[in-house]
Amino acid sequence: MTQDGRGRPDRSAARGRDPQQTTRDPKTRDKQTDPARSVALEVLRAVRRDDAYANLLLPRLLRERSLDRRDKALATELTYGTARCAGMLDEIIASAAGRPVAEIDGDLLDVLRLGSYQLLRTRIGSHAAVSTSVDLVRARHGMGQAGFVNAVLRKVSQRDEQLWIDTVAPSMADDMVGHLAFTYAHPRWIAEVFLDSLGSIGELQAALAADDERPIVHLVARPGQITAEELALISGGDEGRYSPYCVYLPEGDPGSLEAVRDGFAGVQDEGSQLVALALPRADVGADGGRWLDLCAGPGGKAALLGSLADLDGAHLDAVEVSEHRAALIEKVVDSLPVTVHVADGRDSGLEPGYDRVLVDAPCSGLGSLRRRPEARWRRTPDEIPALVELQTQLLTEALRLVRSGGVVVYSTCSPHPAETTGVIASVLDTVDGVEQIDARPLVAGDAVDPSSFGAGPHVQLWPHRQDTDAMFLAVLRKS
Ligand SMILES: C[S@@+](CC[C@H](N)C(=O)[O-])C[C@H]1O[C@@H](n2cnc3c(N)ncnc32)[C@H](O)[C@@H]1O
Repeated sequence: MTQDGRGRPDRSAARGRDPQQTTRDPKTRDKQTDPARSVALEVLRAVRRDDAYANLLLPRLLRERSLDRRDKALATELTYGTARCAGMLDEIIASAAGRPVAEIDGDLLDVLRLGSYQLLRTRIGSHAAVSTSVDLVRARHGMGQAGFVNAVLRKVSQRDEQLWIDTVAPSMADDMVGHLAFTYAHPRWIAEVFLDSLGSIGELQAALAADDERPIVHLVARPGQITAEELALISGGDEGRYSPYCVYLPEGDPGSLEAVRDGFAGVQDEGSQLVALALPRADVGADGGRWLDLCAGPGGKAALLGSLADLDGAHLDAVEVSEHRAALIEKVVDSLPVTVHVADGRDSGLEPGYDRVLVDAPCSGLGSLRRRPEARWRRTPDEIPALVELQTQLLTEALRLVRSGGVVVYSTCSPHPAETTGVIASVLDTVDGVEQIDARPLVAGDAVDPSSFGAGPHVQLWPHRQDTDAMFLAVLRKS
């Protein structure tokens, strides 16, 4: 995506169809609601009311409704864009409405968010953004509520995004982190976590800006089934920079690709591929072929590792505590040398002696906020201590299960220092006979210079550096 004059993303892709330009019969106009906006509103409502996941619900609705290609694109941009910056929009809406959003009816707030997003972050004309929002309310809630939405959105439309930032956000001089968090639509505590991990305000700005964008889809070409070159040709994508199995898919629905439907390829962020690849790349001496994925659901890394195990004559045990997620693993490892176990990884009952163990730990997910539009507004800092305790227990158990000379790869899709370097430091402190080895060459492979991944020994990926999710990985060897 290109950048506007202030270095923020130009969401021209969201320009979509301007309903003012369509030729609708004025007599039926009130009764019609725009299909793209109706779907977007339905998803936003389910996200707020039922804790739905936008990236699961929207594709389902798009499949069910017969929207044309342009409406699908518009619904997608409006849904994900609005969900991503909902907290920031709320502060602007509260200012325009002259009351906290908690005092606004939730159904109206959804429409106000959708309308404000169009006004502030797309090039949809103000008249269209306001009138389609009013239509959505009038159809369901009557004239009075429509009048309220009309008045608030007209106020929102009186300033552009930058002017609202100047009005509502803390100033850069008083509170740099608060200012950047608002500007790039992140809760302040998450901006603070990123700053703790990155160490500089300049990089924080770049990280938040990259995280405020919709990422392109990354595909994984399953080894032994299709090559990245073939997958790139079939899909019209480009081969990845770091993973030999990655293909970037700038546009199009991955679900429509035959290779994905047949299981030769899957959707997987390149950062996740690199984590999985570090496991077989680590030196363990003679590999007895016993590999373990201790937190395997829904199976993205298990599928990649299973394909590699198949080529290497190895076998993967995949442990997952949730039955539902274990069933998802079964689907993607079909016909691979993988055994799925529904068990708590802290007490799986599996025999020790593994050559390689992956602990892709349950975590806050702060590193994949780009791909989960509403997640940043749902997470809270008080979830972190319990996660850290679980992560520490799982890693300690992995070190019990690995054989002498074997390796454990610990990873999170979070850059939170407590969940990453904090867990590693505490385990190195409490478990004897463990050394941390340099993860950088294991991630770099032959593709790039390992020193491009920082000072080591762990690797912290970032959207603004590698254009991957912010995955963390550390590699431990048992002596
Ligand atoms: C970050 S996800 C793993 C993602 C997976 N490796 C992939 O690539 O698809 C963490 C998984 O650990 C599971 N989990 C949580 N607590 C667990 C436990 N005590 N033992 C085993 N798995 C657990 C969660 O249900 C979740 O599926």
